[in-house]
Amino acid sequence: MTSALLQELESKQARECVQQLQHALAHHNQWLNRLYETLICRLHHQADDVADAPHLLCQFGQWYHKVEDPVLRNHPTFIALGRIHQHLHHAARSLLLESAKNRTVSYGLYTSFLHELNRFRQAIFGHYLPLPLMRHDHWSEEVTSLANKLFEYTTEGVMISDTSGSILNVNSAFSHITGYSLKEVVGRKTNILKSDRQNADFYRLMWQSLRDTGHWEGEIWNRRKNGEIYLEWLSISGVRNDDGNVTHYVAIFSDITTARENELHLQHLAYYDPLTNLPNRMLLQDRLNQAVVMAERERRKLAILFIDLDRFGSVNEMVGHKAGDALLVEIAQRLRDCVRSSDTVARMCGDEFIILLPDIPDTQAAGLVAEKIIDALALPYSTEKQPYKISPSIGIAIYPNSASSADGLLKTADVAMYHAKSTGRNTYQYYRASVGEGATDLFAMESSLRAAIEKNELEVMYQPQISLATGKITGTEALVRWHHPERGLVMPADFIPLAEETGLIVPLGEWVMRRACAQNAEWQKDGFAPMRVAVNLSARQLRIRTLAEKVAQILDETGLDPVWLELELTETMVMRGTNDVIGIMQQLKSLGVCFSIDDFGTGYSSLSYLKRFPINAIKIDRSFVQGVPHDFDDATISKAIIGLGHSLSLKVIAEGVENAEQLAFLREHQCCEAQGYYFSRPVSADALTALLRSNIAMADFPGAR
Ligand SMILES: Nc1nc2c(ncn2[C@@H]2O[C@H](COP(=O)(O)O[C@H]3[C@@H](O)[C@H](n4cnc5c(=O)[nH]c(N)nc54)O[C@@H]3COP(=O)(O)O)[C@@H](O)[C@H]2O)c(=O)[nH]1
Repeated sequence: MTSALLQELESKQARECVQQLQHALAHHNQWLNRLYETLICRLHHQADDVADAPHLLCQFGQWYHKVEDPVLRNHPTFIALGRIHQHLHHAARSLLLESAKNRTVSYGLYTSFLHELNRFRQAIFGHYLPLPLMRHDHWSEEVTSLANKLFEYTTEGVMISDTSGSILNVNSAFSHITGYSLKEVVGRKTNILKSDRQNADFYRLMWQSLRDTGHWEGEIWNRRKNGEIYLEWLSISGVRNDDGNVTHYVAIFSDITTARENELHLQHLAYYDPLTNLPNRMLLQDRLNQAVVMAERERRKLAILFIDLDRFGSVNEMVGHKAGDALLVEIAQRLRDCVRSSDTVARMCGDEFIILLPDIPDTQAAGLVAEKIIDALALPYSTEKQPYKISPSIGIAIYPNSASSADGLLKTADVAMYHAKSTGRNTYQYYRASVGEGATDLFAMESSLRAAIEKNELEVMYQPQISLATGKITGTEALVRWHHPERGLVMPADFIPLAEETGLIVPLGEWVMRRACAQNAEWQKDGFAPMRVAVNLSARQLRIRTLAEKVAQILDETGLDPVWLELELTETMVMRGTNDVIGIMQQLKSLGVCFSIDDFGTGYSSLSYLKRFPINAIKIDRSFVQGVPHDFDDATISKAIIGLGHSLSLKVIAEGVENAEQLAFLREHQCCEAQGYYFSRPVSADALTALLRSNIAMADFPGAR
């Protein structure tokens, strides 16, 4: 797919996203309004009097906490309401505390409570007039009744005790939180709520603060009547008499257990990968920073192992994402098992993991861990229904040899990992300065491959396939080449694996198919006898659900009849085919295109799949053809493949035919078609046109003379 098309698609998706979001927000605005109206109806009758404030607060609090929808909870109006409610709540709390302490409330505290109450009413009812301040000579009495109501209606537990610690009074929120009724606690000591979570020092400091300042505030773990431990935010204030002596203590508390659990959960999410439960990038960064400081201080070595699973994308697509996730969880556990508990195994993203060994005796120790990992990951997996191999490419960076900072270590380990990939995967590499150059090369290669289609640097070559019965060209295989501006001609073996790894194979494969179909249609238009063009399909392409649609589109655009397109798959791709893959192959088959199996005999041979799948040709692998007629095994295998093809009514094509002896053997054993340097190397479209025009026959091919 061209990048312009990609951009257009992306911006279309972005536009659709925005529209969906707008729709969702409009929907939520309506919902918020409805919710809000319900609240107003409920609160209406208790909003015209200061004395109703405790009810108002209580009702609003209940409504507010019941709303669960995350979009709504994050709505600015909703958040603003919560904030205003919080202000009023604080003002009410101060009023309650003051009244409990002094049996009266200062006029200033009362006015600030009224101010918050009016702000709150304004926010909810909008048009309401503020409640007027009571006259100075009346407010004291009113406020006492208000404080009493607050005591009863507040959602915070209130407990009043004397100086000996005997409980005198509690409110209903106290009973709700602790499970004890008023009757059950009056006369009993406050330590009825005590848990064993705090030590003696904690209580000593609490009492010291109460004696010195008359106040203590903080978190404390207490115990409910049913024995359950809970966390509360507690404020205790001493109540003094006219002589300044403390006569009572007022404790106001709220249960913050759930809030703390949520906080811890959020913290966990911020620092741990939810799938594998391994530390994530953020926590690793933090631990790595600390480890570097320690290593520097104590003059010791540390190692970073950058692990990337080889071709995990393909495995994931093969087994499906659910099984892929289960596999990652198993891999994470194996990585953990390979190291000590003082080491950190982190998941960076997808199939990338990092191991931090904060203290290693020598550089080799990191290599030993890498070897252990390679062995551990190679063992069979419990999720494994079909055979697949998990292997890692591991890059190792050592402090202080490779880099002296956390960032530097991560970068150099990454570079070494790329080096491990480029040296064949399933291996590890230490970072060396020279490694950097090789990996940079790979990065450069990837970005120039991305641009290669756009820049018209790719070319499709065609290798003829010859009927051994007629000696004429009956088909051709499309093989891509890359004319790199600096490197010259790059062969597929040097860039197809990279394209597979990066996913570039998808647009690249489509491009090849479009060119090959267009060229084949052109040959037919020019009057040449119709022939098939075989296009190699990568494993990744075969897992794209819309592949059949794409192929149909290409055939439609190029005007090629589907019967003249052959898709070449490898044996392994078909053998590992999931139900999805079978479905995709059936869809392609129903379009009228045909399949051939490349490298037949080299994979996980199982004859049943030849019957299960819509296949009409098998290709004898070059490695067998090379040995015939002299190598007994190769000859036996080649004959067996030809025989199998005949008995299953499949066409057999021999690939890699390089000499007359091989050809004679294949003809003798009735192989249908052949392809190889003996006839022609892959050639340009123009060169193949010339061969077709000459109506070349077997004996006339240059190699045959
Ligand atoms: N997914 C895609 N894969 C592709 C595409 N184009 C190529 N490929 C894959 O790369 C493999 C190597 O291709 P190439 O270097 O072009 O090699 C082909 C022939 O040149 C070579 N061949 C043919 N005859 C002979 C011979 O007589 N001797 C000899 N030593 N080599 C010979 O074989 C390759 C064709 O093999 P096959 O595909 O197995 O029929 C190639 O195998 C593809 O997998 C692409 O567009 N997409």
